[in-house]
Amino acid sequence: MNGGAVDLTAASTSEALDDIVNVRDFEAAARDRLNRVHYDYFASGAQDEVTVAANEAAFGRRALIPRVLRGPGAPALETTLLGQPASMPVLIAPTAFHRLAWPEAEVATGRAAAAAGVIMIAAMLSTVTVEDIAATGAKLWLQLYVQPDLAFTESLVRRAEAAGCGALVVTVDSPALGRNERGDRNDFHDLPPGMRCANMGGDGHVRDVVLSPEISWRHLDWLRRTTSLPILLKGVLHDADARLAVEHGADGIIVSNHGGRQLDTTPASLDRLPLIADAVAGRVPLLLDGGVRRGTDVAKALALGAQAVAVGRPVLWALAVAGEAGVRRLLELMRGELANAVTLLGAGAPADVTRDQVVP
Ligand SMILES: Cc1cc2nc3c(=O)[nH]c(=O)nc-3n(C[C@H](O)[C@H](O)[C@H](O)COP(=O)(O)O)c2cc1C
Ligand SMILES: CCCCCCC(=O)C(=O)O
Repeated sequence: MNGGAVDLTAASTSEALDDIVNVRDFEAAARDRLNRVHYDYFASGAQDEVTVAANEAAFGRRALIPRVLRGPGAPALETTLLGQPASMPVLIAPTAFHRLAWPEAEVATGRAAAAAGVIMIAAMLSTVTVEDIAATGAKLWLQLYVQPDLAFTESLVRRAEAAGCGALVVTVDSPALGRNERGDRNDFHDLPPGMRCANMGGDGHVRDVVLSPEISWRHLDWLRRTTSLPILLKGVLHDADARLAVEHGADGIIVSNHGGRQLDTTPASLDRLPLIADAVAGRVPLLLDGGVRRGTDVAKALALGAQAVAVGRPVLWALAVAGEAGVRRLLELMRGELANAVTLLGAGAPADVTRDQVVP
């Protein structure tokens, strides 16, 4: 196992933010500030990282066509997802181990989400308990890897309910862990001393988490009977699975390939979105993650059938650069970019951008 503390001595956090105007700047600054092993954990994907590259490239391969002279006025970015209001259709994707990026970890992320009015999907493998993240006042959903020990899984569900989480996000693309070769080279397979998977009980070792190939639709049926919280399935790429998700009572679907960290050479999430949107036909909300770096990316995803997107690595870069202030700045940059894109597209709201405005 490798690891060390985040280097906070290079510059004050406000100085660190001075030169940052987009997500790329955050990534470059985070790369400078993070321990290299931890940077690799955040940045890496499975094997040849073909899917990591594909996710961003898919946005680059699509062009936007503006409509003109519609006079829609200033764009309204607010949205409602599963009955819950959010200030924009951009969520924080669940990512594990925020303490590797910043000492206040998921509490800093939660405070930034609360300030920005965006929904944060906390990872089951957070380094702060779901109760402590909820105490930040963030609009919170909890991501779950269903553990074969259903009594344990149910206890987490009850904790999420008691903490006021608005939904459960069940990750379904992980019947095993993807083969991460940067992690193998760095011998990074558990958290450094002093950090733990805070929701997991015991010592909170990563090795005690089970990613089970036996998890099936029966487990979703069980979860559906166990809680009245909305349930989203995260990691759906096949249109047949999207239909099954709806039949089994899922309240939402996140089209995702886990940021290219599970099965390498899957298509970009964006490339699967139109097919899945057609299969679901508006019966449940669709979200998308993977490679969203710009306001124009958000606009493309919404035009192709998503109600909202989630961002993973950009939040980790911003957290590593300046903690809560960094994530606040990131969310404000994305909000500004989205507002600008929607206006230039001739729309009054992100949802008003239409499919014909996105072309190869
Ligand atoms: C460092 C890291 C840790 C992640 N941890 C989780 C996790 O614990 N649970 C999960 O469902 N997805 C996890 N993901 C996947 C994200 O939720 C999301 O699908 C992905 O990051 C989106 O792609 P992007 O990073 O290009 O925005 C993780 C991603 C990264 C980069
Ligand atoms: C054995 C569980 C490790 C999961 C790590 C968290 C995750 O999903 C990731 O992409 O990293």
